[in-house]
Amino acid sequence: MQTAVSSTAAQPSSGATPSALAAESTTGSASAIEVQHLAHRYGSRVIYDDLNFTVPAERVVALLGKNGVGKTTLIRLLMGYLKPSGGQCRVLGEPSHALSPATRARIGLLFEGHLAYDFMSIAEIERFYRPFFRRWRRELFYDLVDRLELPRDHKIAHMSCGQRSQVVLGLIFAQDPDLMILDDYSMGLDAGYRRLFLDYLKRYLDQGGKTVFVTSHVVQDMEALVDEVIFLKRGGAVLQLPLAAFREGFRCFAFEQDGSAPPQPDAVIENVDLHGREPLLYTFATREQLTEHLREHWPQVQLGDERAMTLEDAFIGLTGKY
Ligand SMILES: Nc1ncnc2c1ncn2[C@@H]1O[C@H](COP(=O)(O)OP(=O)(O)OP(=O)(O)O)[C@@H](O)[C@H]1O
Repeated sequence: MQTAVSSTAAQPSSGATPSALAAESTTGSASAIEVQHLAHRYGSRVIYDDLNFTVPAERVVALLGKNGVGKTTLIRLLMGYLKPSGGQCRVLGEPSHALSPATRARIGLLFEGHLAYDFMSIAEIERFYRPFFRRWRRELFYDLVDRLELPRDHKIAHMSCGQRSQVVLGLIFAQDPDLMILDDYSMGLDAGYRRLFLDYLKRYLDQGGKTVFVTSHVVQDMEALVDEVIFLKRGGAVLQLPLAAFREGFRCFAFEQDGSAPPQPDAVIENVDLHGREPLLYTFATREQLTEHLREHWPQVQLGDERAMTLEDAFIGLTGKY
C-alpha cells in the first residue's frame, strides 16, 4: 500500500532519503485536493490501485509523470467526469462525484486545451461564460485575447491551436478561480505566449488565497512558481516533496566501472542511465553515503564527479528515459 508520500524504492538507512525530504512538504494548512486510496482501471488495465496524495491550499503543486501514467485520467476523476474503481477524491472539500455548481465555479479548469463551443466568436464565448462566474473579470479575458489582434467576431473554430489556447486561458483567468487545475498548460503556446501566461499566473497568485495544480511532462518554465512536486510513476507510486528539497537533495553522479555488471537501482540508487554519453547514477544520498554504499554493494563502481541538472534532467533521472 502507498502512503501519501511514498516511493517505489526502499529507503536508504540514513541521511537525506526521499521520505525525509518529503516530510518537509507537510504544511498543516487545509487541503485543496485530497486523493485517498484511489483506484482506476480501463478494462483490465490498471492505471492506479492505491493512489494517495494531498494538494495543500494556497500552494502551487505540479504533478509530473511520463506519457501514459494517468495524469489526464486523474483530472477526469477529480472533476467527477470518470467514476473511480475504488477510493475517493475531494476537491475544495467536496467529493469529486458530487461537486456542487458553486464549487465548480471556484475551479478554473484547463483540460486538454480544448474549447467545446468553438462555433462561437471571441465576443460570444465571453458573453456565454460570464453569467456562470460570480467574480467574472471581463478585462482579464480581453487583455489576453486582444493581444491576438483578431476581430472580436472571429470564430474560435477558425483559430490556430495556440490562439485557441490563449482564449481558453483568458476564460480561466477571467473566472478568478480559487483553484486552477491545468492539464498540460503549454498547449501549443509559443515561447512568448508561454511567458505571458506565466506573468498572468504570477499576478493571479500574488492576490493570495489561490491554489494551482498543474500536470505536465516537465515544468521547466514554471520552476520559479512551483512549491511542491508530485512524481507519479506507472502503477500509481507517488513521491511528493517540496521542489526546493528535490532540487537540493536529488543528485546525479558520473561513474566508471570495470567490465562486470552495472549497478542497479536499490535502496540508495534511484536510477542508473547507461544510454547517454557517460554512465550516470541518480540518488538522494550524499556523496559520502553513496561512496559507502557502493563500497559495500557495488565495489566495481568508481564514482566520478557530480553533474549539475536542470529540472528536466532531474525529472528524467528520477523517472527514467523510457
Ligand atoms: N478511455 C480510455 N480507455 C482505455 N484506455 C485509456 C482511456 N483513456 C486513457 N487510457 C489509457 O490510460 C493510460 C493513462 O492515460 P492518460 O491520458 O491519463 O495519461 P497521461 O499521463 O495524461 O498521458 P500524457 O502525458 O501522454 O498526456 C494510457 O495508457 C492510456 O492509453
